[in-house]
Amino acid sequence: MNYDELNLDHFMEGLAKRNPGETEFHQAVHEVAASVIPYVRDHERYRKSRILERMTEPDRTVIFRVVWEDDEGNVRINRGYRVQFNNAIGPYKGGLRFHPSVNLSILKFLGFEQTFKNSLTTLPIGSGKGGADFNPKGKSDAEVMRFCQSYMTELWHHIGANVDIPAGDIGVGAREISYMFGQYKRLAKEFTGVLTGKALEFGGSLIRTEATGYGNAFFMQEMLAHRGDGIEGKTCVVSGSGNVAIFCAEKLIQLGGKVVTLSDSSGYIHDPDGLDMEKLAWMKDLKLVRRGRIAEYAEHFGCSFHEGRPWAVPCDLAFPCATQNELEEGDARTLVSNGCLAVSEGANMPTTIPAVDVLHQAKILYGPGKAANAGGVAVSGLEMSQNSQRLAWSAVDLEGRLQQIITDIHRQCVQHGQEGDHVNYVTGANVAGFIKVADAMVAYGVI
Ligand SMILES: NC(=O)C1=CN([C@@H]2O[C@H](COP(=O)(O)OP(=O)(O)OC[C@H]3O[C@@H](n4cnc5c(N)ncnc54)[C@H](OP(=O)(O)O)[C@@H]3O)[C@@H](O)[C@H]2O)C=CC1
Ligand SMILES: O=C(O)CCC(=O)C(=O)O
Repeated sequence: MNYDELNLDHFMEGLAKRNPGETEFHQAVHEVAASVIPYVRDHERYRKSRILERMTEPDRTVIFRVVWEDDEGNVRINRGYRVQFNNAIGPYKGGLRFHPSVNLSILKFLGFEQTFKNSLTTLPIGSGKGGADFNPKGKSDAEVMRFCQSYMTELWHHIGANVDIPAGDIGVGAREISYMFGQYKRLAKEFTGVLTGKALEFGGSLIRTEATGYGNAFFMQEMLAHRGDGIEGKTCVVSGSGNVAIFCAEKLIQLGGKVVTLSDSSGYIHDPDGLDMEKLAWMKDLKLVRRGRIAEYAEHFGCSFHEGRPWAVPCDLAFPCATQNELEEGDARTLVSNGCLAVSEGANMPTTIPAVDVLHQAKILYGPGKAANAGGVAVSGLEMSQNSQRLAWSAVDLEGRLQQIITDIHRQCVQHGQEGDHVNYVTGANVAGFIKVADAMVAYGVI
């Protein structure tokens, strides 16, 4: 290939050939390459050293067998992964996902996105992602514990406080992190900040649980403020009812928004009066403690439950906070025709490429996940700093730092994404995230 003729079609053809069938990974790379290639073409040092090609190849991928015993004594087998994507600007950092849909394509898309997200946080953290095709739903605590211990029995060889620091993602919350941290500590015979999202009793950080959702609400606030608007009085549609969705809803309510939906994989509740803190506390108990189904909220509070996704509910602001590709082209058209002003992604890649095109054409504010949900990993970075210092910072201090980081991310997006009177946050986030990692890779030479 002639490096001077780098173009999107050739680039994607090569990527698809090297990574056959990895559709989610192709999608994530396509979105980045479309906005970064024009920038790379203008900068010979990136073009000549083939930085974008190097960035789309993980440093390494570990795939392993995870064997455990269920409560009936049956031997169960799952597949575990860790994709160490890029450590140019810091140790590998990114969550673990336990979900039956987990495969290499999904983890590579997530690890790749993490490269740009972690760079945007302004903190020294590289990128990784991992997990397993294990389904925690319906499993007893003892089964989850045995699975986590078995998973960590292999993973611990590959991670370390200065090497690779995993955290939570779908299906991995405080319970799973605790089981994994306990097993790491036992195997490594050391107490270090090797995971983030830990409980406060053993090195966790205040605000980490809330950080992704709060950060997403703050990012929406930044986008609206840039247009002289705010969240107060706006009707908000939120999907998901896990860690990200619940704390996004909490911050939206605190900022004066009216949150009328939440969802899970069975459907969504529509509460036209809006959730208040009391209803949200009930929802937290249902979804995060009792691990129940969301329809129970509708029964309890006398509102409606519907199968499917919530995007047809009229709203001013939309927050996809469940999973990838949950907002498709038709949904985007519905949001536009209902007068939606802005979309801010708590989930990773929840909006398909055709849906993003619809939002851009309508000039709706659109905050991509790698910018809008970076608050979670940012506070994970702050958890690492506290662990290194052997100190614990206050909630007020941490929330202030989180807000400042989100403001900085928004500023970087505007700096690189301004197009006439509109900010293209996709271009802004991709180019700004790319530059820092690319400069580090160029500085290291050909490695
Ligand atoms: N946790 C974090 O700090 C961060 C998370 N993210 C991203 O945010 C998103 C949500 O993560 P998180 O809240 O932590 O995960 P949780 O496991 O806490 O919650 C996931 C939520 O999404 C729903 N969901 C999962 N898969 C599907 C599906 N295929 N279709 C419909 N609904 C689904 C779940 O429903 P059900 O209960 O029925 O399974 C649940 O309500 C993910 O995209 C994750 O990558 C991004 C940055 C950081
Ligand atoms: O906190 C972390 O390290 C990871 C968060 C994460 O997985 C993500 O940003 O998608």
